[in-house]
Amino acid sequence: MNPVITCIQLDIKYGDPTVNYKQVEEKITSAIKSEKSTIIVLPELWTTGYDLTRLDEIADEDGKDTITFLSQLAKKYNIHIVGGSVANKHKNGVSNTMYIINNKGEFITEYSKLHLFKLMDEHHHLIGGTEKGLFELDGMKCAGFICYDIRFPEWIRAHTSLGAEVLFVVAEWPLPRLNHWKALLLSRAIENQCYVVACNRAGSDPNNVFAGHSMIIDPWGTILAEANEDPGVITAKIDVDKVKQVRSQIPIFDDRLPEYY
Ligand SMILES: NC(=O)CCC(=O)C(=O)O
Repeated sequence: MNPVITCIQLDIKYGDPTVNYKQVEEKITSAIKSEKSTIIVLPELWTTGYDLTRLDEIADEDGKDTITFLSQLAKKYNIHIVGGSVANKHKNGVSNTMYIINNKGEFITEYSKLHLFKLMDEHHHLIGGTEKGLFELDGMKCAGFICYDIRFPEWIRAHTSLGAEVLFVVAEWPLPRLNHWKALLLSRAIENQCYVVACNRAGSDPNNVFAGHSMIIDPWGTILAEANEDPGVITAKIDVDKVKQVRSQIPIFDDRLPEYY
């Protein structure tokens, strides 16, 4: 069955997990009815936004509340959830962590943002991850990335050279760099001949106006769905066989010459 993927482009309430849990539950419930989604994707730091100076108070202890919350929704609606990311407080500090939950409500894996974004002060408040973000959903080889990560093509290639076919990107990407967002996502899809599912946030916080423009792009670089700057959802049905087709039409993975790079 071809997955139907919905990105929820949320206007995150700054520093207020209670409000954000409530609005995510409402948005998922309504997307299930209107979009018939099988996979839901949320944006970056959706419980707190970039309220980094209050993380001690509002970060989620080992992601426990987030995992419980997403598991219940995943099971109730029989959906996989690529759970954006949340501020995850653990014994070594706070990470910007994505949780993947399957449609039985089971925790699959987590990925913590590798590249911290200094322009938004992440390096003062967060610690970077160390592990790759590979996982499988319904037999599809997937990988998770968080916002600034998309500026590092070598990090993305480290996943696609291990077989990733669908890249999930979750973000809080500001409006002044909207042209970078679109060009980088299209480039990552075309150069890796894979699906890119990118969920950004909408709205603003005390320091930034965000770009929206969540996008779902196929392995040929065709945009299947794109949001505008407002809160909302986008949905597309994907066919993972298209990855193999494009990779056999222009076989860049066979033609690479890493000994020269
Ligand atoms: N939240 C982020 O990582 C933002 C990255 C960003 O804005 C960029 O230009 O890169």
